[in-house]
Amino acid sequence: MSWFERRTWQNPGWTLDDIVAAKGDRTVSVVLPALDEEDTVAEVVGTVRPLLGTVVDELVVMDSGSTDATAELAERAGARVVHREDVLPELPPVPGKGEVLWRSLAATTGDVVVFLDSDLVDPDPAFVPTLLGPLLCEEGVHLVKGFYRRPLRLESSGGGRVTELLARPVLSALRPSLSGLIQPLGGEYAATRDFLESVPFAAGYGVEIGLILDAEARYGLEGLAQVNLGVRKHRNRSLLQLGVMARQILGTALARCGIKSDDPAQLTQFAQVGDEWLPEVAEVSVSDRPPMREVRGLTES
Ligand SMILES: O=c1ccn([C@@H]2O[C@H](COP(=O)(O)OP(=O)(O)O)[C@@H](O)[C@H]2O)c(=O)[nH]1
Ligand SMILES: O=C(O)[C@@H](COP(=O)(O)O)O[C@H]1O[C@H](CO)[C@@H](O)[C@H](O)[C@H]1O
Repeated sequence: MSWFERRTWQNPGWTLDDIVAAKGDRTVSVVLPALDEEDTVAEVVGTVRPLLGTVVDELVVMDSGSTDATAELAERAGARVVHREDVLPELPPVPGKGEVLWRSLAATTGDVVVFLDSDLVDPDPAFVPTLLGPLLCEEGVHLVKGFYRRPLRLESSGGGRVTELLARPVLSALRPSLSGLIQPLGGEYAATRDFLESVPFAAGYGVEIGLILDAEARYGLEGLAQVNLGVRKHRNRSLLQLGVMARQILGTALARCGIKSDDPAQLTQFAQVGDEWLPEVAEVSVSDRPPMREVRGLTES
């Protein structure tokens, strides 16, 4: 039987009672990274809040420098809001999704951590218990990725553009053993704290590909699992924004595979101004934050 057959749940059936029973005395933190997500964060929080006290022990929205009403709406919906500058204050924050996921490790205590994006549209309350299933009910699992149909704007599929155009080809070239992951970049995943605190976090959008590469390097493929979450709709960014994201993902993938590349990277994109096409050069950081275990050791000494 292949890894795909052993570690893929196409029709997960864990009930909340199953999860609570399997959880035992282990604790679960749910973390939502949020940058200017006032339109959607409250609904995502609302799908997790009913699980507090049973499946979930803490629900945190990590504010990533929002300038809108994200923090206020998240708190009103029932989450504890942590501003990135308020955790590890001795380390000035850098921009990026991975930065706040990394800092969340210092702001939470759960033995298991579940990450959900805050820009989800119509999120399913089953996301969290389903992601926890393999971690709590199976042996040797340290990272569980969600997979789903991914609508793109008004189309019923077509989402996951960086996944299909960059992540899958890069994994095929550099780490084909991970080719069985259906959504390697998905923002809905769960992992053990032991794993998360032992590896670096790419501070930008490379965080997801960095974590799957590090999980396989540390535990082998058996340490990873994936669960069907049905459908995942979210705010879809522009192609140019995804170009910058893709460059961060590529930089992290190359680094984890021992291939050096510029940091920061220079990415030239083009915009039409009148009848001309002019270059716009962006400086793209591909840096990592060190394993939290090392940082804790430093800050607590
Ligand atoms: O600097 C950042 C960039 C993104 N995010 C959050 O990370 C999640 C995924 O980001 P985004 O939606 O930009 O990525 P996409 O899903 O479009 O690939 C969302 O909850 C964002 O609010 C964040 O907290 N800080
Ligand atoms: O999967 C993808 O290709 C990108 C873009 O998705 P869409 O084309 O906007 O549906 O979205 C993911 O990538 C990011 C980088 O890993 C993650 O941080 C996001 O959570 C995830 O949505």
